[in-house]
Amino acid sequence: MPAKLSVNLNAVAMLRNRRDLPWPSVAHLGRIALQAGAYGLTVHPRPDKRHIRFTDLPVLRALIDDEFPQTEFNMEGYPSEDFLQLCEKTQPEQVTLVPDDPSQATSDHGFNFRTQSEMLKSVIARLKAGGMRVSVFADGDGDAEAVKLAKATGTDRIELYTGPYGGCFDNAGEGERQLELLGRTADAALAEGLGVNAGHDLTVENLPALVGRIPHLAEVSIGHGLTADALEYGMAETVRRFRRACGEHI
Ligand SMILES: CC(=O)[C@@H](O)[C@H](O)COP(=O)(O)O
Ligand SMILES: NCC(=O)COP(=O)(O)O
Repeated sequence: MPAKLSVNLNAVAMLRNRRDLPWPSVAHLGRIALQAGAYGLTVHPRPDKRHIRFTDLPVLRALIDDEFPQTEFNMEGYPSEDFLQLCEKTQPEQVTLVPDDPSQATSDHGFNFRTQSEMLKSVIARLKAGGMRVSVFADGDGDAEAVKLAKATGTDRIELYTGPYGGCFDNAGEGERQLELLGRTADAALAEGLGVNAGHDLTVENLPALVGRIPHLAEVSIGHGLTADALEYGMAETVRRFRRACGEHI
């Protein structure tokens, strides 16, 4: 079963924010991605609004509702009160919780399920009561006990943090080691009845091995590498390339 592709628009928004101008249009690039068959759109509205602005959220929500109702909106963020209220206002199909400190340059680790589970339980219950599916960012380090603790939070899915794997683009041996750790984490999640998503530094080059090792991978959210390729191939062709890398025969 191919993994579903959710296109992260953070990097498009970062480019838009360089000038006080409305192009590149985040919504229009999202439209092109969905027209090319992406399963959904992902955004990470960080507190400093370095890329996605809160004003982008209703525009993207309306794009999906009005033009692509069969696709999904995925919002990522730290479960602060402000973020939770943004989710409740925007009503994405999925919320992906990440443990990011506002000062972080990017997301670079999963939750500590041994110390953060109580906070997660209440937040997840609130989001699920609001009708949203919840995924929580998890290290792909093979820690099956952590996966059991993640299950106990009530989350629907985990999202495997694939940064260490993606960073091995020039070290095949370490890449294989990271892939196996990701695979063990995903196997543990499957055994617990958790859905498995993945994201961070994924590319056309490293996706096929990940999808091959984790056949039950439900969804990948990809932004940085996909946007880099879109500068070369265009967004529509890039989405098709990534869909093929996810295992789709198109
Ligand atoms: C959670 C994750 O790995 C990414 O989706 C994250 O949103 C990247 O954030 P930046 O685009 O701000 O680096
Ligand atoms: N959850 C990962 C994501 O949405 C995008 O990560 P990246 O491809 O920008 O590294």
